[in-house]
Amino acid sequence: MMLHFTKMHGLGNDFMVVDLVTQRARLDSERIRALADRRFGIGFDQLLLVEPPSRPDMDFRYRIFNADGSEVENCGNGARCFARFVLDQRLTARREIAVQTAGGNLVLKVAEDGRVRVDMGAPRFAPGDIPLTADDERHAYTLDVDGEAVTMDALSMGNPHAVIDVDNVDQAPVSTLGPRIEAHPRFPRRVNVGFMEVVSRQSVRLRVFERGVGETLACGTGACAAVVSGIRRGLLDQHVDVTLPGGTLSIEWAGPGQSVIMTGPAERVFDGRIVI
Ligand SMILES: N[C@@H](CCC[C@H](N)C(=O)O)C(=O)O
Repeated sequence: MMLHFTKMHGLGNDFMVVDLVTQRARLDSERIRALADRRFGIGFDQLLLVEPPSRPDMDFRYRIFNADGSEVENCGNGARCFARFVLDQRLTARREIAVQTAGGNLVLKVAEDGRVRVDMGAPRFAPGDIPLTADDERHAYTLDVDGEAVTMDALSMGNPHAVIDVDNVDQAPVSTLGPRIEAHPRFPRRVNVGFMEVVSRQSVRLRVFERGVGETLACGTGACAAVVSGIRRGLLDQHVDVTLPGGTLSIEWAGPGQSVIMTGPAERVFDGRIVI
């Protein structure tokens, strides 16, 4: 069968977006891995599926799969692309869109200039919610990584994140430490690993080794997690610009129990169709 799709990106974190409101398809993890391949397939960091909601008070259901075929709970850059996609495809005329994800419900607002503002929900810190194996909740955990003691914060933005402070993000050990922490046994569902350089109280630089993908040019939930970690440790103010290799996101957080607000761009690259 022929499947229509759209290639999109948010700051270079790229997506294959498929409308399953007007089309039908079953994509298993083997098929997703093949489609994600940058040489033999279409190539993407995540696959986003747009589906009808299962609740009358929601506009859509939005499912997210990493390039390794694993289904995940949340994707910040994907949420912005999702919002642009459903408007561009005329699947809705609303500029404020309520969506169900595996990590909870989100509200997305598309501004006149095309930027998208997303209420990402409140971060969670309890080790069991991340999930992280730890006796109690802390701002700093020490992880034994092959005999090396690594200090990190950890929290959930619907999906799991570790945040490590570095002096210079350009020299951060993203490709060496990232995969070892991603698969560390203390994170039973694996983890996204962010390396954060604090530039000022309103500005950080960040690189993220994403679970199920590797280092990406940007990670929206990773940006939220880094800012939340910096704010709760007293390092950052309430509004922070996060500069990632692919560009800059604006993140706001008013403190525990409050939603994190992420604002940034979402770009359409091309439309295509593929026989599956
Ligand atoms: N790129 C995303 C995060 C995608 C999911 C992540 N790799 C995970 O496994 O949790 C973002 O922009 O947030």
